[in-house]
Amino acid sequence: FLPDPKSVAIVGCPFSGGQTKAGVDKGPIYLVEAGLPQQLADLGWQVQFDGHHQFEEISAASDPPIGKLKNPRFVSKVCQAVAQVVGGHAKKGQLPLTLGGDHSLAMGTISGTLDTYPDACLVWVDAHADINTPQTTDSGNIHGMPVSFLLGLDTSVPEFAWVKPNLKPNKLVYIGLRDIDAGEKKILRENGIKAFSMHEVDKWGIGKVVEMALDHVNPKRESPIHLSFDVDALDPSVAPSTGTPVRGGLTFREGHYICEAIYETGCLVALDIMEVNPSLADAASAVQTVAVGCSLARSALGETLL
Ligand SMILES: N[C@@H](CSCCS(N)(=O)=O)C(=O)O
Ligand SMILES: [Mn+2]
Ligand SMILES: [Mn+2]
Ligand SMILES: [Mn+2]
Repeated sequence: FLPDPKSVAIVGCPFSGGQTKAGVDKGPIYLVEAGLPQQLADLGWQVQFDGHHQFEEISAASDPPIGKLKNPRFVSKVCQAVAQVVGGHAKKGQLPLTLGGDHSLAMGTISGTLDTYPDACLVWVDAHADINTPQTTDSGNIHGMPVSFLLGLDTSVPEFAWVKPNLKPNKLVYIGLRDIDAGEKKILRENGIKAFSMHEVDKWGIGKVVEMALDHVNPKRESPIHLSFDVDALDPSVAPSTGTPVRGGLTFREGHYICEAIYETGCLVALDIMEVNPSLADAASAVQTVAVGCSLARSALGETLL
């Protein structure tokens, strides 16, 4: 799907409004500082990085909660801007690599991808389903909700009316789930959404899980793939510096295998590396988590072990 020479546009999104822990907005800055642009150039990609996006703040005073939703206007505005940026790069035949920032940004990135590639499928790698609606959420943190908006499950909040319900349940598949709210489990069942939890990873092994996941959403490997990778899908021993760590996650290799296997399909058109929060742990843990984020991106963009 991507014309030669392969070109990647790094979309740095220092944004934390989808959740309440400070520091995740520093994720993109640390990932770029760790040398990711040059690492991708060394893989043979043309790399465009025009600096991190400066999102104009909407003050808390002018962005009171809507129901339980926190920072709704700020999140909506930022995601709308991200959709335009990601869609713009995709339309130019570039691969948008969005660096978060919290996972609410995926409302923007995937909107941008689906605008450009209506037939795209979505591989969501995460400990969480991020599919709460304004009615089912407990936390009100919108980073736990992007998928519900992309599916159009709830249209009650006018601020998010811009999100077109272009994601179809049969084009979405999860890998790595292990911390799903009751309301989300009901939504997954009712919508027949395919999910490979850590139970399936243990049962089948990551190779078979990725094959089954792609067979479900992309059986002939003919659809473009958007990979949205939340680093908390990895075990906290591998990626400790993230906002919602959950025990029993993917190993370093399982996470990288997913990226390598998706690159091998030749279908990848967009990638998100989300929820790196360098401020949450000690310096060594932050460095480790940032390095894993860079490494995952390299694997998804063609780095191989041999
Ligand atoms: N399900 C919980 C946690 S959601 C965690 C969001 S993320 N993007 O996976 O870190 C909620 O809705 O707040
Ligand atoms: Mn997530
Ligand atoms: Mn998560
Ligand atoms: Mn998280």
